[in-house]
Amino acid sequence: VTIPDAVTANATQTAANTYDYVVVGSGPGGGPLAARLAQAGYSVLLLDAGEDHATDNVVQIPLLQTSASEYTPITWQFFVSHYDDPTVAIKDPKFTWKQPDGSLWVGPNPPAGSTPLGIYYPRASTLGGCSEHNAMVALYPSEADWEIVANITGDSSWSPSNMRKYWTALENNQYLTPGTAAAATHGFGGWLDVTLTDLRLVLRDARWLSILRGAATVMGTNLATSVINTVDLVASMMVTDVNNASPTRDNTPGIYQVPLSVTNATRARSSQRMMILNTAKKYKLTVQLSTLVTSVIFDRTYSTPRAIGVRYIQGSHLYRADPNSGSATQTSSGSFFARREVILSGGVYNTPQLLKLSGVGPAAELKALNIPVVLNSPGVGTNMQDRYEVTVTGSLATNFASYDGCTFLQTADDPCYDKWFNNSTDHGIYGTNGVAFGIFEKSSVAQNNEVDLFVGGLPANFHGYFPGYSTTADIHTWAYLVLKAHTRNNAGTVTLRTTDPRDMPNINFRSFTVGGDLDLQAVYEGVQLARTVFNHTITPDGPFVEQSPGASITSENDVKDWIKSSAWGHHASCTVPIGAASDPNTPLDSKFRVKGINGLRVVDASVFPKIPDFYIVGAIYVISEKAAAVIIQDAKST
Ligand SMILES: Cc1cc2nc3c(=O)[nH]c(=O)nc-3n(C[C@H](O)[C@H](O)[C@H](O)COP(=O)(O)OP(=O)(O)OC[C@H]3O[C@@H](n4cnc5c(N)ncnc54)[C@H](O)[C@@H]3O)c2cc1C
Repeated sequence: VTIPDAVTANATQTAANTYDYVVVGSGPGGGPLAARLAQAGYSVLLLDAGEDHATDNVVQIPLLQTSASEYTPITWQFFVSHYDDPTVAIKDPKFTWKQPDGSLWVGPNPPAGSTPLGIYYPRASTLGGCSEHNAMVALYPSEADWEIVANITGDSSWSPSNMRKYWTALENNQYLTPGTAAAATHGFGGWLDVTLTDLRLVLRDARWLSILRGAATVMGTNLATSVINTVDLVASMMVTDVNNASPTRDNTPGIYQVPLSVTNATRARSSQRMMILNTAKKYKLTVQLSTLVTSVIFDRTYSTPRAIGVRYIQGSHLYRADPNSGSATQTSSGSFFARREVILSGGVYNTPQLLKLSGVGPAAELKALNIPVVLNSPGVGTNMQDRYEVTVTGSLATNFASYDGCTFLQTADDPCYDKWFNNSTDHGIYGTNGVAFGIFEKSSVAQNNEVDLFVGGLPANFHGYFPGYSTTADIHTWAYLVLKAHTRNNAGTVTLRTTDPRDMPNINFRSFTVGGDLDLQAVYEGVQLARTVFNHTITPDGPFVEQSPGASITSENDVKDWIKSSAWGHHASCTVPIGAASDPNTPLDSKFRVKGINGLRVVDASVFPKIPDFYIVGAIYVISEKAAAVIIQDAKST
């Protein structure tokens, strides 16, 4: 058929380019969903702009997670704004400029002729999406996160008691014993391996152990004995399972071990990727990579437009956030069609961009760029949210023993790599992301009596994201990451810069615009907590010397100014939110359907009305499973 649509004229449908479902994006939102639809017997085409690099060492080795996020075969480099006012924005030491010769400059006083880019925000474009470069922290969201959606939409299938089953289905827990009470709501047969940091690493490193003891002292954790010489005693300072289903879990401060999406047997990164590949071997799942979807095709002969396919261009690294895009070549272009539905899972920036390029978004913005309006949906690209994060760092005179001998793959004979790869009972430091424990705490401005601060420690010199940040790691510095969860700001937007689908959109968080003073207060309290913990840490080398914020930043005002100018986030979300059926400002209904369009859903970090939990990917995995269940149920009833 020829599609009567001005936007997408001349698209021709054939049996060969038609599937039951077309899913755009193989990240945590789209990947599990595509596999589940295929497992249910439908033919599914899963498209992703990236290539597959998951077997590359830098992607597989958990400790190299920061390098993974700057690994050019898979990275998309976005530059975002935190503030509208450029004089405020450039106070951030991470603010990045493009120099006249094309190279990047990070920080103040750029050379004359430099143009401002903004704050670096890495994404992964690859089979698996950001699952393949993220820090692998795998948390189950708080109950209130689901209640919010249930209350807004009136859809009780979002109730916490119903949502947990999706986690049980996807999890392959590797730190609890099946059949025990503690394991009751966990899954042991799912596709996501979830384990903990090997506590032998903490036990063997006097500095790391002293840090945990400092945290335990401040948090009042029971210290069984003054001599900690077994893994069990190390474990006794922490709650083992932060993903437990206790009704008081979301209100209970403490020190918790941090679950990681890592496979215990190999201590390698785990994600939905293996399920996608295994499903493609057995079911009607076609995975096509290096394919950038440029618009959705609509059949507008119905009174309600119907999404029936997508247009694409093919070639590696075509999107201009890709550092290799300058030499990228488009090899072909075309269209794919969906008998049933098109599902967009391109992530928080790309899904609203794709909707707008397809004519679904705020009418005024589309008209200004001469994009024919298929549906005026003013909420597309609004409501963007993120965390606020800063680190309090301190250095010692000597290195953490955990890193002894490690060359971080910079030499052919890296002993830490050798141990990770060859030692099946003790994979060493490369088998963790470095985050063995985290403090969960309630700030004075926490809502609903829920914990809202995470103060997680790792042996690294980490100050947030800027080009080259992953190469600045040193091995005698400890970073306490202070992360504010349940943030209030929803003033962020994703707007089109051009109509070229290869271009990045404008991304502006407008940090601290809504509820800013309250969130700032919470982050301030997190910084003070991290400092208190450092002050109670007695290492073999004496006290840590604070590097950041630094000895000169002490008054509440100064600390708050420092937070405002340097805080970052890495869980951007909520740009195509779910809302009540009657709410014109929320593009999606509770079944992930684009309101006002048939055959089109969104399933990724964009869909949340409010940013969930402390770390977001667990929530995205859960909604991917939920969406699959909802779509299969709908398909069976039609
Ligand atoms: C450095 C970093 C570390 C992180 N660490 C953690 C962590 O430890 N724990 C946690 O919970 N969260 C973490 N996150 C966040 C988390 O990984 C992401 O929020 C999550 O992966 C988002 O999932 P998604 O499905 O929405 O999109 P993505 O993971 O971004 O996947 C989208 C996919 O869609 C593809 N795509 C986009 N547009 C198109 C198009 N037009 N055509 C074809 N394909 C397209 C992309 O190539 C990509 O593969 C981290 C994020 C970053 C940046």
